[in-house]
Parts: sequence; C-alpha cells; structure tokens
Amino acid sequence: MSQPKIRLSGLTKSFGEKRVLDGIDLDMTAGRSMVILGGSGSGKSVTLKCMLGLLVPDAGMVEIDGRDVLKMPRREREALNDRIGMLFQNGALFDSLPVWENVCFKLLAQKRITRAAARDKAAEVLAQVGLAASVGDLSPAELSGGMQKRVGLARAIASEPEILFFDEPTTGLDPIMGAVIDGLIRDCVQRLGATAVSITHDMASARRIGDEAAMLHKGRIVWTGPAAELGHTGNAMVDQFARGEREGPIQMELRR
Ligand SMILES: Nc1ncnc2c1ncn2[C@@H]1O[C@H](COP(=O)(O)OP(=O)(O)OP(=O)(O)O)[C@@H](O)[C@H]1O
Repeated sequence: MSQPKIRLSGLTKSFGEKRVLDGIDLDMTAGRSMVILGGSGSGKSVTLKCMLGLLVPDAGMVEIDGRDVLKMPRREREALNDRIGMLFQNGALFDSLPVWENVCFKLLAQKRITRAAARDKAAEVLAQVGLAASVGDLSPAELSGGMQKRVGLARAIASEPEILFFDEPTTGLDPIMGAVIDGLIRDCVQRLGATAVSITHDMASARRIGDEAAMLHKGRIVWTGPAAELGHTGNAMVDQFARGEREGPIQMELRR
C-alpha cells in the first residue's frame, strides 16, 4: 500500500489524571476525505489539535508525507502549516477586517500577494463558495451563520492547501444550509485534490463529506470503514452512534 498522507500512530495525550487519547492509530489516504466521529468529550478536537501542532501529545507520532511533524524544526513545521487549510467551528473570522481580507489573510500576511491582487483573488474564491464579489466588502458581523461558514471555507481554500481540516462544519446551521456547506466542502476538496479530515457529530454530514470514517471511543479508534456504511456497519457501537439510539453498548458503558 502507498504511504498515507497523514498517519497517526500510538497518539497519547492526558490532561492531569485523565487520559483523553489512549493510543490513536489512523491512516489518512492522499486525496481522500476522512471523517472522525465520536461522542462529546471523546477527544476529536484534541486529535485535530495534535495534527495541527497546537497540542503536543505525550507519546506517539503524527506523520505527514512520511515525516514526523513533531520532530520537525520550527521553520519546516511553519512551511508545512502553509500547506494546510482549516475551517474552524465558529468560523473564527476577524470582525475588524472586511471579508476579502479575511479570505486572503494568510496570503497577505505572508506577502504572497499584493492588496490589489488579493481583492481579485478573494472575489474568485468567494465565487467558488457561491458568494458574490460584493460580499468581500462586508464585515463578517453583517453575515448570516451560513455565509460566515462559506467565508470560512473560502479562507481555508484560498491558499490552495494540500490538506484541509474541518471542525464541526455544519454545527449551528439549518439542515438545508448544512447540506449546501457539505456540497461546497466536497466540491472544494475535489477541485484541490486535497486530503480532508473532518470532525463531526452530524451523521448526514459525515456520509456526505466522508469517503472514509473512523470512530473514536474512550481514546481509541474502535472502527474505520466507508462513510457510506454509517448506520449499518455491523459494529454495534458505531451503528448505535450513527443512528442516535439510546439503547446499545455505548449507553451500557455509561450506566456502569
Ligand atoms: N487544554 C485542555 N486541558 C484540559 N482538558 C482538556 C483540554 N482540552 C481538552 N480537554 C479534555 O479532553 C477531553 C476531550 O476533549 P475534546 O475537546 O477533544 O472532545 P471532543 O470529542 O472534541 O468533544 P465535542 O464533540 O463535545 O467537541 C474532554 O474531557 C476535555 O475536557
């Protein structure tokens, strides 16, 4: 098998006495979309933060293109981060900047683009997420939640990253807007040929944006398989979670 784009091996992280990640092993294939599922507090965000270099695990490795990113010199790590786009759960847009500057924030900060060119670039990327160029002149505070997500997505893809991370991309949106955002995510990931990793609770969204899915439970990956199979995987824990059923192995454990 070819080398995975991202490989997590033996990833372990505790906060005080609490072991949140207990040896995560997961491979993400180049050009594919992986969705990581798991209950509240199961460690999805901690896993994502370890991949982004925002948290340092206690043990284990995060490899990207076969290189251990935790051992990379800072400059190399920063260069790698430039190849990663991220859509944050709350959008994380800067209200003090107009939309076009938000979209081209990274390119401007790194002086990879002039301000004049950034306006054109923002209009081009906004069009890819279904927004008119005129939205570029608005403040993020003037936008609806769905539009903010689109702008967040535009910002994530503006630098044409090889890897895209999505943190709860549909949380807080109505079901139709959620489906629209999922469709845009899918289009953008395909257009870029990027490797995508999303964390979500939303099963409909997971099936729409994922090629593969992985379920995190008690600090470990307990199942991986095609996202399309969610709900009928044959794994009782995953199926219970995907169907949102009260009865099943996960509740049994909570009762104990
Ligand atoms: N910086 C931190 N310090 C202490 N504990 C933390 C820290 N970050 C996360 N945790 C703990 O780690 C556990 C997993 O948190 P995480 O945010 O990864 O969950 P999650 O699966 O993303 O949950 P949700 O779906 O509710 O967002 C939680 O119990 C949380 O309190």
